[in-house]
Amino acid sequence: METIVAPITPLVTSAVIILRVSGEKAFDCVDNLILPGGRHLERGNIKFRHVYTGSFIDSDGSVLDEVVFYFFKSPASYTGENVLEISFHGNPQIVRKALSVIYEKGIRAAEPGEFTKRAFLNGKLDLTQAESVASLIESKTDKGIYYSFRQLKGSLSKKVIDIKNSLVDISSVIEAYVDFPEDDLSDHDVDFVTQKLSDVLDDISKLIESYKKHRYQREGLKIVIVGKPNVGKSSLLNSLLEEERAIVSEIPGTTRDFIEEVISIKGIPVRLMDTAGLRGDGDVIESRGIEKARDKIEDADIVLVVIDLSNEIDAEDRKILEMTENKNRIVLGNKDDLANDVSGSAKSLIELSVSAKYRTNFKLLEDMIYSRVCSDDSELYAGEIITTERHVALLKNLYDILISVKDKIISEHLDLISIDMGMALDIVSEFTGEKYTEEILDNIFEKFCLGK
Ligand SMILES: Nc1nc2c(c(=O)[nH]1)N(C=O)[C@@H](CNc1ccc(C(=O)N[C@@H](CCC(=O)O)C(=O)O)cc1)CN2
Ligand SMILES: Nc1nc2c(ncn2[C@@H]2O[C@H](COP(=O)(O)OP(=O)(O)OP(=O)(O)O)[C@@H](O)[C@H]2O)c(=O)[nH]1
Ligand SMILES: [Mg+2]
Repeated sequence: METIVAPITPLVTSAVIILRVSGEKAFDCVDNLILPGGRHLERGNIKFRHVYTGSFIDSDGSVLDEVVFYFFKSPASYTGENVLEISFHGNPQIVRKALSVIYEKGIRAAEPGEFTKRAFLNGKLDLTQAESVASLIESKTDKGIYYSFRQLKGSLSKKVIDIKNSLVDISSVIEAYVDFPEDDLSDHDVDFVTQKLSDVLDDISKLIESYKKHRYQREGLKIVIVGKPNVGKSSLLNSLLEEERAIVSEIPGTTRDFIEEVISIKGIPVRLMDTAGLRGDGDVIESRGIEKARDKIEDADIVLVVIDLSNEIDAEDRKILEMTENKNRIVLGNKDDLANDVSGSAKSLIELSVSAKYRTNFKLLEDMIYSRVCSDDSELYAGEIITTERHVALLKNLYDILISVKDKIISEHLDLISIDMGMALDIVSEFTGEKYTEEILDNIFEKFCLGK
């Protein structure tokens, strides 16, 4: 395999920029690395995992930079190959020159994800572990980081291997009969296979479910604020944002369009959207606004329905409550500081009273939002979670095949079951990367950043 090089830090003005060289020719770079006092480091004398300081020499023999560098010897490195990392002063121009010196040695620029791809190809990481490296970097929440890190340590691979072992157990029972087509499955074997299948199907559906449940950790939450004009939607956005972002006024109809800002609620990134006040009077322009708002409501993870406590709940409020009935919503009574005694039936609809103006009960509001998406978290926390589209697709595929196996057990189509089980085992191998195609690898690693 060719030797590759890339910055493993951003190539921008910064404190330091680090280059990583991986492959057989990595140590050829010692020619350009001079130790303090002008001593040359001999290839044969390299101390691995030892931090050196010295100078990086340009092609014309002049000193390009003072650097820190260290070597890893194959296979004890990130990629499993010989690796050299050189840490430069953080001037991109210096590092670009250094790169061109390194290219002259027949070392080429790495593609995005190529180091981790090599770690996979060299058996340092399986495919789920390699994929977790990308999710670890991209995770936006503490829990996201926790799960990605667990996956990097092989937790998901272990789970998949458990599933594989169950499938192998099922297969061996089936295969024993396939050679004797005149025999029927014994009751005992039918029970065994059916039970095992149910257990595996249960595990798989939990994994698929975990992908949906934890979507907010990967992508953040979408929250949309709706309500009649003038109830304090924009004030609520501003107060949650702790910034005067949206224009607030006592004139109903102040907000004319959608305003979106990102906030953090207990470590979860939230895309919070303010909308124009919804009016139910059938006006053409307003009803177009309602159509648009309906889309936003449909798209949201949580809808905050704002009701003005300084006024009685009216037909317009009720219409908005109706529109959001089937959504994961929180009905907020705003302007608690001006609250009249709201009549009984209306009061029962309101889940939390706040004052956007004085930020009262905001802590409770954040808790309520959080618990709407994290309610059954404790149960999942112990299990594995799925974080990539690829894994969900494989699991759904696996699920469908195993369901059809279950049906075929009843009708005893053993030869067909045997084919299905072969397919099921192939899917499992794709998971960990025991079986892979260039296309699968390209799909995974092209999404990585350069240097990873
Ligand atoms: N400078 C630097 N920092 C980094 C990385 C890196 O490659 N370079 N990493 C990369 O993204 C992460 C650390 N991951 C690493 C994983 C394995 C090995 C490694 O050398 N593994 C060998 C030896 C294990 C041992 O004996 O300690 C191995 O697995 O055989 C190095 C880094 C985060 N920080
Ligand atoms: N006393 C009090 N006034 C509030 C509170 N929240 C908002 N207001 C006032 O209510 C008026 C309307 O607030 P906005 O935030 O502009 O209301 P809105 O729902 O965005 O209105 P539109 O954009 O017109 O739909 C402003 O005068 C705010 O100062 C509150 O909690 N208490
Ligand atoms: Mg507004």
